Amino acid sequence: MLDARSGPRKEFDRPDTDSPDLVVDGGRAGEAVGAGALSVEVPGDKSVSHRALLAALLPGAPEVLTVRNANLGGAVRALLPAMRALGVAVDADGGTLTVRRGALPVPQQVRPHPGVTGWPEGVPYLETGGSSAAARLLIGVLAGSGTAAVVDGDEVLRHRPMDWLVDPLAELGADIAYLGEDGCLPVWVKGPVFRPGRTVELRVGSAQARSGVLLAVAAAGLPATVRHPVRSRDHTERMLASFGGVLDEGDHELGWGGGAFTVPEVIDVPADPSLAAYPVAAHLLWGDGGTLRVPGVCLNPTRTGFFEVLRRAGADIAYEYGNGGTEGGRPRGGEPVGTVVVRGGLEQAGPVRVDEPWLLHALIDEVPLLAVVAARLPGTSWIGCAQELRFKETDRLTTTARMAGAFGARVEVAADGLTVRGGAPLRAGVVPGFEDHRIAMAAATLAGCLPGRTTVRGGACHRTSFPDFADVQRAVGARIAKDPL
Ligand SMILES: O=C(O)C1=C[C@@H](OP(=O)(O)O)[C@@H](O)[C@H](O)C1
Ligand SMILES: C=C(OP(=O)(O)O)C(=O)O
Repeated sequence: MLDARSGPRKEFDRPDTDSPDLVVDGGRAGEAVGAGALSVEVPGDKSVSHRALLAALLPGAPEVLTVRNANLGGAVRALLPAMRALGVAVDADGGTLTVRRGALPVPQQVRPHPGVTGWPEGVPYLETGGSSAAARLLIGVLAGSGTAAVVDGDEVLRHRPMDWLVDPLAELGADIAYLGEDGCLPVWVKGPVFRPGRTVELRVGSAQARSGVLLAVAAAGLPATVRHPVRSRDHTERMLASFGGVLDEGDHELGWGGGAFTVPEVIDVPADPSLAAYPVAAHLLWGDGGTLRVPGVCLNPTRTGFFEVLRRAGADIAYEYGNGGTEGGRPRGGEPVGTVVVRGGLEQAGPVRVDEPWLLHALIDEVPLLAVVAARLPGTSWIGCAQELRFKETDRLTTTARMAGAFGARVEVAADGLTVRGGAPLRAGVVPGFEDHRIAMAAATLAGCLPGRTTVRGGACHRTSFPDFADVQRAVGARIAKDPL
C-alpha cells in the first residue's frame, strides 16, 4: 500500500531535550483509591478543531465563525499563524476561538531550508509547525479555493509524506510544486483543482489525505469520486454533511456532487476520545475499582477503537448517550457525543488484538498507549495493520517499542505492527519520550501503576495535543511530581 517514495523514513530519532521532563511517582493518590465514582473532562478533539477552523476558509463561511471547546494544544495552535497570514484573524478566549475573515494578513517568517534557494515572491508563506493535519488539510483547502501559497512545516514535518495528498490533487488538475525534496514540504500550491467527474484513488488510509482531497473538491464545487482503502476517521465527511453538503458513500468510495453548502456561525467541538484514553487507561491499570466517567466525548465509531479493543479483551467500558447522541441537545460538529464509563480494572482482561485496518485507524493515535496497556495483560497481544504509524512525528512502531522496552516490556516490531508479550516484570526508571506527545503520555500513564519514580524525557511535549494532561491525570489519582508547564 505504501510505495517507495513514501518508503521507510531515514530517521525516527529526535532530540529528547527540546521539552522539559515529566516526573511521575507510581501509585494512585490516596483520595482517588476506591473513590467510587470519579468524573474528569478532557479537551476538545484535535481533528474536529482543525477542520472547524479551516471551515472559515471555505466558500459559504460566515464573516465571523466561533469554534467552541476547541483543542488549544500545540498542533491546533500551529494552524493559527498560517490563517493569520491569509488575512484571517483568530482570537482565543478559553476554549473558544473567534475567527474573522477580511483582516490584514500577518506574514509568517520563512523557515530556511537547505534545498530551497529562491522562495516564490508575492505568495503567502504558511508554516504549520509540526502538525501534519494542519498542513495537509490546509493544502486541500488552498487547492480547492484557488489560493496560491507556500505551505511548509518544521524540520520533522518536512520529512512526512505529502504526496499521499498532492498526487490525487494533481490528478484533479491542481498545480502543486515541491520546492525542496520530492514528496515533502515545502510545497507551492499554484493552481486549483478543476477537472470535473474524475475518480481519484488514495493509496493510504490516512484520513488527512482523504480529507485534503474532500476539502479541495468541496471548496472548488467540483464533482469528484474519491476511492479509499480504509474508512478511517470521517470528521470531514460529517462536517460537510452537517453544512448541507451532499456526499454519496459507496464501498470504499465517496462521491462529491459539487453542490453548495453553508458553514454555520458556531461549531461546537466534542471532547477528544484519543485524550480520554489516558485517564481511562490509568484507571484500568490501577484496578482500584470504582467507576470513572468522561463526559462529552466524541463517540464516532471511526475514533473509538481503543475502547472497543479493550472491551473485546474483557474491560468493562460502556457509553451513555443523552439526547440521541448529542448530550445537551446540540450536535457537536456533526459528531455523536456521549459519556465513557469505565468500571473496575483489567483483572478479567486477556490480550488485545487489532488485525483489521478500520480498527487500527480507529485507534491510530492510541497505539503507544494500547501497547503499554497490553504489556500489563496476560498472553501475547498483536497490534497490526499499522504500517502508516511509521510516518507519524516519529516512526511510532519503533519509538513505542523502545519506550515500552525501557520499562522492561517485551515488544517486538514487525513491518506492519507490534507484538507485545505480556507478563514481563516492569520497572520505573528513566524512559525516552522522543519529543512525541503520544509516546510521552503513554509512558507517563504506565509509570503511574509501577512502584517508584519514572522520568519521561522531554515528557512536557504532551502540550502538543493535551496541555492539561498532568491535571487530568492527577484528577484520577496520578502522582505527577513535576510537570514544568
Ligand atoms: O485527520 C486527522 O485530523 C488526523 C488523522 C490521523 O492521521 P492520518 O490521517 O495521517 O492517519 C491522526 O493520526 C492525526 O492525529 C489526526
Ligand atoms: C499523528 C498525530 O498528528 P499529526 O499527524 O497531525 O501530526 C497525533 O496527534 O498523534
